[in-house]
Amino acid sequence: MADKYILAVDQGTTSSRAIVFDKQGTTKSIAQKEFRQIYPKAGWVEHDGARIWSTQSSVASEAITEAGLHAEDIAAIGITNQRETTLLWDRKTGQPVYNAIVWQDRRTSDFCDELKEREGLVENIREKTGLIIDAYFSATKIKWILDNVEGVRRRAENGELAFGTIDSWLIWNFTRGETHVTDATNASRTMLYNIHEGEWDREILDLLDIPESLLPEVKSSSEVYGETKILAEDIPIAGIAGDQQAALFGQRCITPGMVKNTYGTGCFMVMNTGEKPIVSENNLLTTIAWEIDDHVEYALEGSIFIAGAVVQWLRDELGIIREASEVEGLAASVKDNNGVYLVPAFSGLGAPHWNQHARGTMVGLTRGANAGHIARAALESIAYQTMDVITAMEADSGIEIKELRVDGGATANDLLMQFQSDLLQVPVIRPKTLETTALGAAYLAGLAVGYWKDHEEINNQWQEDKTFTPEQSADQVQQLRAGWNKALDAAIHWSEK
Ligand SMILES: Nc1ncnc2c1ncn2[C@@H]1O[C@H](COP(=O)(O)OP(=O)(O)O)[C@@H](O)[C@H]1O
Ligand SMILES: O=P(O)(O)OC[C@H](O)CO
Repeated sequence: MADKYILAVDQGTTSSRAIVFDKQGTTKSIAQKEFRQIYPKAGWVEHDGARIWSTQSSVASEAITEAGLHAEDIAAIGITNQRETTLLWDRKTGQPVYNAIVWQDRRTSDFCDELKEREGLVENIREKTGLIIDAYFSATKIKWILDNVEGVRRRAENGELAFGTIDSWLIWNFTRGETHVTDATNASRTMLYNIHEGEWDREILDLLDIPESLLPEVKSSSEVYGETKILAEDIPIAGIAGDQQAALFGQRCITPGMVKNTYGTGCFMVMNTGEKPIVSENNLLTTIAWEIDDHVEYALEGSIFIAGAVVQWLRDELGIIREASEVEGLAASVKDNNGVYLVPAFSGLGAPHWNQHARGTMVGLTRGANAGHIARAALESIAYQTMDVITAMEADSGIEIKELRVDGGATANDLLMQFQSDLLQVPVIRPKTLETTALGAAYLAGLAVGYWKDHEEINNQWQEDKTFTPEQSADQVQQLRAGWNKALDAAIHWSEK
């Protein structure tokens, strides 16, 4: 099998990507296609399910061709995906009954607020699923489709329809409708899955009036689920994980206490907590890191909604940079933030605050504040939000974080990485391979088919590119933190009546 390769399929929020890896975990080729974001109303975000599949299957072929390979050279496929995004389709025709409702979509927020009012429900849901009741997760999105799209509830009750997160949808299509599965990591993001029992939760399904017949079978994250009927006959599909869990695996954070933070549109920080699901007292999520060989490992997660997106805002709305990469130069044109703080609570605040009403705030402006200070404040806001999540993680886990492994588009920014290390007072380590999400999915698939022997073989493949170590003192950081906390208060209190 040494001359074969692993194909990772990485279905993200804004694009479908496919990457071919060799035995050393080196990237042989990458293909990527963006697709349309659909915003039918304020706060609603949808994707066209057919388009997700067509872009994903075409980049899969492209990546293989670009690597100079044939489909027969692929030993296995690993799938990783944007999580929570919800699709229902007809089991006979394979046609979606409605667009996919994307994880960012807030249409069920009011309903979630009503659920939160019910006696004991917040605790009950947290206890079983590890999650906070929120529109972010799949459960209320499924219910919305059942309740609002004509005829769908009847068809669902007749067993004609299937629900899936995007991993399920891709496998369904790769196997031409033969396989309806998901893995434990994706199931753990639906708010319907009991993460301790390892099964769909009857009581929550009843509460939300969701027929069980819709649901996929939940499998481990590393096993052969089926074989392709597309691309080529019979390539085993052998790994599935939600993208943040795949990144944790790709970053080799496989022992308790190891943490990775992915700096993309948002930031997703995940800490491996081993066999122990830690129930958060600080508004973090308890989630499944992976299930391998019937062995479940858990993680704590803090999701930050706006991270790299604040840089897009500087570019698209303020027009003070033309490209995201220019933000570093602009921020470096000033020596510090000059007292300016920006809290990018554009769509409320995620972890650890979970305040859907907070709004973006810029404070500390003086006559001398310029575009450089705003750029710096924007970058620093990413690091401050990360710091808040880490503080919550340390409190919940009782583990002091010793280093942070990072990946994602915004880690290209050295100034941001340095400031992050200053704030946390620990080393921030950027690996050579930044494609850690896809690599994690490739590892899960490769391990299942014996392409890689064991963890040890792949652990050795992780290599550091650069380590950022603290340059500011703890005292200096303390002052900065105090400023951030005041700015945060302003963002939270701004929307209060
Ligand atoms: N040099 C940079 N400095 C800061 N942010 C950046 C830089 N380059 C890209 N970004 C941000 O990173 C994000 C893209 O990263 P990526 O990992 O591709 O995100 P996603 O997977 O969420 O689409 C964008 O929000 C962009 O603004
Ligand atoms: O596709 P991404 O990288 O924006 O990730 C989305 C997350 O999985 C949402 O929970």
